[in-house]
Amino acid sequence: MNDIIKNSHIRCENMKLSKNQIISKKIINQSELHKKIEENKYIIDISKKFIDDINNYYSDSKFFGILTDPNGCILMTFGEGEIMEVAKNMKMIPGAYMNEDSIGTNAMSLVISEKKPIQISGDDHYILAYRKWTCSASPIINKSGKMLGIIDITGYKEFMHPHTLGIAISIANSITKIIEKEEANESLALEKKYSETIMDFINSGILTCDLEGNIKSYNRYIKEMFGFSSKELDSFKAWRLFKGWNDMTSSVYNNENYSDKEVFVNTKRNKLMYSLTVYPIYDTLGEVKNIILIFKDIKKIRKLANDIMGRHAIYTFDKIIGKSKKIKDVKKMAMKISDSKSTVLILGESGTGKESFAQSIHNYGVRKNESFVALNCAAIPKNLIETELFGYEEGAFTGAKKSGQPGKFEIADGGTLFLDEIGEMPLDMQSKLLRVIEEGVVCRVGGLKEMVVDVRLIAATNSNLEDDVVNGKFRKDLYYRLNVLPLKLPPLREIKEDIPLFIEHFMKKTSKKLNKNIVEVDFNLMASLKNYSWKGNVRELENFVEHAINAERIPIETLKQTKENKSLNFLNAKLGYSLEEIEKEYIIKTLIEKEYNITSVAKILGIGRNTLYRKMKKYKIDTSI
Ligand SMILES: Nc1ncnc2c1ncn2[C@@H]1O[C@H](COP(=O)(O)OP(=O)(O)OP(=O)(O)O)[C@@H](O)[C@H]1O
Repeated sequence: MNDIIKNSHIRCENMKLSKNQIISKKIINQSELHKKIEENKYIIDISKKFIDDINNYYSDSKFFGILTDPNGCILMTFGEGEIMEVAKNMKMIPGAYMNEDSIGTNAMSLVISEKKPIQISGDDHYILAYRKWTCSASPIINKSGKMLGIIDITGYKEFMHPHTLGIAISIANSITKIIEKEEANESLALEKKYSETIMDFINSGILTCDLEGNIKSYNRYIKEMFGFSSKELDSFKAWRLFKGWNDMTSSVYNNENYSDKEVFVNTKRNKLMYSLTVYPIYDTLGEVKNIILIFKDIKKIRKLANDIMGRHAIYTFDKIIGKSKKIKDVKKMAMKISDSKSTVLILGESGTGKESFAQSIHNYGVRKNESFVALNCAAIPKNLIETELFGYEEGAFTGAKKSGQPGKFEIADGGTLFLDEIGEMPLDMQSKLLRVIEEGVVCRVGGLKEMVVDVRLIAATNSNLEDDVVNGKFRKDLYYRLNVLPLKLPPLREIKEDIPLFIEHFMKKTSKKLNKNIVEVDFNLMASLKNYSWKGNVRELENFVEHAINAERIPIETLKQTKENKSLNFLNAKLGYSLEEIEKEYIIKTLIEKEYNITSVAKILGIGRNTLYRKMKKYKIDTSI
């Protein structure tokens, strides 16, 4: 008898355990057993798989098997014939504890104390009833060293053989391996679930497939984007989903970067443009095994680009000043039509707030979270208007960008396009614009594909379009199309009562901006300001206030003096010049002096930027110098 067994016997004696005991001192009732079996279901199920493997060993009734929990509680017995009856009579049944305290020294109790495989026979057992047995038991231990249970093989001592312990060990090890494998599978499944969840929350369509186009997986966004059900997608090849599969795969084969390419995707309902980026996944031999396709919504990308680079719609109706009936009426009307799909035409002199109203309309309507794109038709050369509006396809003309370029209509898709100085649009462009308004599709210059766009158009002008129609400068049909919802902004001279309000507002705004004091305006001064003819309307008044704040006083006399000085200068000019020539020269002189800074030149000249652009255009002053 070795020391391990001897020590166990001593412990049993110290506990005053009777050697005549036959059954375990601790047998739990049915409901407790039920709970225990539930708790250990996992290991019981795995162990059952091995019972068949050792079938030959116990089928001759010389041996039976036991699975216990880590505390020695029998969870399951397995075996056949007479020996099982004997075991049952000795209450070696599920629910009975085989630990030292309950039944004295046995292989299972020693596995609990020694945490290693043990074989004992005959007299090694403490209680006399067990001395007819030979028991071989092995712990089931997981990767992190935790004991999950014990496998025991018990038989009559005459048949004791070292191999029996080997069998118990190999069953325990196999169970451990299966547990490890299942744990690994479980953590893989968990990781898969994690990545699927993350993928589903990403606002881009992600699809994986092989180079034959067999789809392996896709996220929720792909389904939404393409409008197909899982069943439909599962039956498709990836190449059916977008145009340009061959180009894409050849880039992948040639190890070329394929990112942010614009592709037409075939959704269930129509063709839409998306941005596609492809990442290859290599196998261990370095061959491309699968590819990940990431589709991004171009509208969103463009909106982001426009938000960063373009003009923002910052104005809202609450920032539109004016309590006069005219302003109130036009504001009310503008609010009313902000959700309408029809085109708005804003009419008004320079500086009356046409763009401020256009932005407010955008921000008041359902499109407020989409792009607001502005294009000043007077500010760009005629030959560029088309590409600015409709974009161009790769190779459309010499100097065209390789990837092509989207036009304002595409950029504004879902949002609002503000066409300022619409009266300056060339006639041929007017017909193209009319077509887009009527059909809702655009085609890039040099391209064949028509794209559906959903753009709310707001046009503005300070010229008299009706006259332009009569003079053949503006298409009648386009005029009627644009004039569905006209908004007429009053010039400042018609809303004189609002002048004190404007002055107060701009004083506050500018003093804050320049970190300077507000300049007080007394009653007489206010009367003069109200009666002054503000040719540049609100903009001129705003600039005037800025001037006052900088000068720390109202430069009312300057207004008059400047006029005189100006006339004096012009009077001193050499005779023989027409007024237009003088105007042209003066604009050029100011442009040169202000290094072509349009904003400051317009400010000096007391006109709006658009008016300046128009005059520059009229006098053919080239801004590219
Ligand atoms: N009702 C208003 N309330 C507050 N600010 C206004 C109002 N009207 C115009 N403004 C201000 O006047 C300036 C000119 O306005 P905006 O650019 O909208 O005019 P516009 O009619 O589009 O001018 P242009 O025809 O020269 O392009 C802006 O700084 C704007 O903030």
